[in-house]
Amino acid sequence: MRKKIVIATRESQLALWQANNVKASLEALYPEISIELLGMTTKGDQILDSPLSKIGGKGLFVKELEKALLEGDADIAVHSMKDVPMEFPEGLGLSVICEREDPTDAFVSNAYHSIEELPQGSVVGTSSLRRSCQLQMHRPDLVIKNLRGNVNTRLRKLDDGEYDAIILATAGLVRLEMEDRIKARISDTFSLPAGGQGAMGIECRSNDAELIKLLAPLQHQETTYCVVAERAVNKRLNGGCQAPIACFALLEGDELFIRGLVGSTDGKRMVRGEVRGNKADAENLGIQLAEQLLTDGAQALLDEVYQH
Ligand SMILES: NCc1[nH]cc(CCC(=O)O)c1CC(=O)O
Repeated sequence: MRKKIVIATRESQLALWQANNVKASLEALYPEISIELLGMTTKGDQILDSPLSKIGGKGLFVKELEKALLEGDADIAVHSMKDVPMEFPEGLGLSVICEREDPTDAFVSNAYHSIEELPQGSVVGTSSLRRSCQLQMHRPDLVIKNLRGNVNTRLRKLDDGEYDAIILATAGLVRLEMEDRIKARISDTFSLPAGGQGAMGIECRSNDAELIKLLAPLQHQETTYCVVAERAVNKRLNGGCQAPIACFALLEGDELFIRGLVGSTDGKRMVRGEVRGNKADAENLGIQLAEQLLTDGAQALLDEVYQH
């Protein structure tokens, strides 16, 4: 029987919250096992002056953590599912997906209560192509300004007056007990979330059967159906951070309802789609939605993005 589980984690406040959340769950389940954190810095944490879409390369926030797993310095890595690439390195895999927090995007501002209230030409901070595309589709007058850094850095930049408002994931603010900064949770019909947003996942070595068994109780089945479908959409679209892509699944009884969109970076064009089907077909439904989007014009939009 193992005595210790080491969790590799980034050192942002949100990553530490998530790692500590998993640590607490494991400690409650297995009081005889000692759970330790191994903090590390990733490329995504270091390069803060350019938007993720320009840095390129998938898995900016996870590669260093995966190295620690492969070299045996750590046993598990806790990730925001939104940041986890579709493919895992040989020998590693996702063992569980945990219960999802509110998946919406949050409107954060010191002066305004909603996007609708923003005066013409207001400056909104986000580096997410998905968020800016949908924002500009509804409000072409808004000026989008890049905003990177961890949650606290982003909030400080807002408070410093660089932006009239910023958009962040609701989940991050809720987890860090900064819900009071949220002026409005943006409806999914206005801003469709990113695949995996609000859900945490745990990665470990695929051959560590004992550990995989220990982690199983942390799995949240409803969230897993949804996130599996969303990841299938992303995988089939083969989109990295360079294209505005959103997809979001809801479980209604046994029926999975998945919506997706691919846009142009300026928000002037957008292809939307949705599919419904049995949750047991989650992955296939995701693929089906992606293919529908591609046929309806997403392929052309993605080709444009990746030519530049
Ligand atoms: N891209 C960074 C990132 N990855 C996960 C979250 C938020 C928490 C989550 O979605 O689980 C964030 C910050 C944000 O989008 O505001």
